[in-house]
Amino acid sequence: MEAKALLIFNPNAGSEEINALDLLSKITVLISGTIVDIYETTGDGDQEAIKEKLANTKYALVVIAGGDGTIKLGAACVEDQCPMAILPLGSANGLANCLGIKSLDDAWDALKQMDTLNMDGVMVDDHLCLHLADFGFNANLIHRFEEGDSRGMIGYVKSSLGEIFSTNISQFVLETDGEKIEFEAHMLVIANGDRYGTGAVINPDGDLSDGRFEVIAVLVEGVEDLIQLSIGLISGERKERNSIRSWTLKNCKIQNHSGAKFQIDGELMGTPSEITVGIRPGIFRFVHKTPDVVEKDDVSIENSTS
Ligand SMILES: Nc1ncnc2c1ncn2[C@@H]1O[C@H](COP(=O)(O)OP(=O)(O)OP(=O)(O)O)[C@@H](O)[C@H]1O
Repeated sequence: MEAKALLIFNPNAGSEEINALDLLSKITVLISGTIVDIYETTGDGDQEAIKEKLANTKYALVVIAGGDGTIKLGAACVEDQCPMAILPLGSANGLANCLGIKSLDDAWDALKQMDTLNMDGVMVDDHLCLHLADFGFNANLIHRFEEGDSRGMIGYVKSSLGEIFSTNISQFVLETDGEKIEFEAHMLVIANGDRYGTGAVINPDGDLSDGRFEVIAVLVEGVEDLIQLSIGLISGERKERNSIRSWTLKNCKIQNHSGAKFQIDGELMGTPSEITVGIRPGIFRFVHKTPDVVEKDDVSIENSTS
């Protein structure tokens, strides 16, 4: 019997004109012997509709074509460790980047390779975080970005220059294993993945499948800190400095004493005064692109490994 795959397609993601039927034919060519159903999102009632589709049909693979919001929608619907593959169509594509998928070509390579990763989910109170959440600088940036009319990377970079000079220092308390650590930071990041969708590596120790997350506090006190931070974000290498502190944890509480803005995976969450963070190890199975891609001619969904 032929295996079935579901393609979840967000026609509104990103700015490029991409057609669901073109994606479908490419998937069918890459994964032999597969019937692909399409679900096109509308922005209204998608979660219920996708859950119903998944309950009625046994899919061997769910391919999610969109930005971080669409990936999160798909991940919230898929159960039973059904593998998910990302076609990055969004403006930033944070989780795809963490999975080694920086472009649509990478996504096709990953689908050919069909290697899967048992990925952790980070729970922030009742909210799922797939790759990064943060207080302060980046959340402000997203806020500014949503208020403006610019989309895409150029708008993001333009906004970030202004934001660097206007983010206030906030007071935080990190509580873990009975220890309370008080500190000041421009940005406090909760990281499952290692990088933002822009490619900036905020968490060089990040491993999506290690059963842990990192908390990273960034305090930029002068030009030298800013230069070193920028070099680290670009190169992915970090020298020990007072401006960046990092903890690898399984759970913690964070108090946000200055009312810094908070975001999870690009979605603004207001200014919570306290959050509780925990990890759910290996709850998702995502197709990723490993550096040593081995070309395979004829791949079927059953070839996938974890
Ligand atoms: N058919 C549609 N028309 C309008 N909006 C839609 C439609 N389908 C989904 N959406 C909206 O798209 C948003 C999710 O977009 P997504 O995050 O995937 O892409 P993006 O914003 O381009 O990418 P990124 O998060 O990488 O910036 C949700 O707010 C959802 O409501």
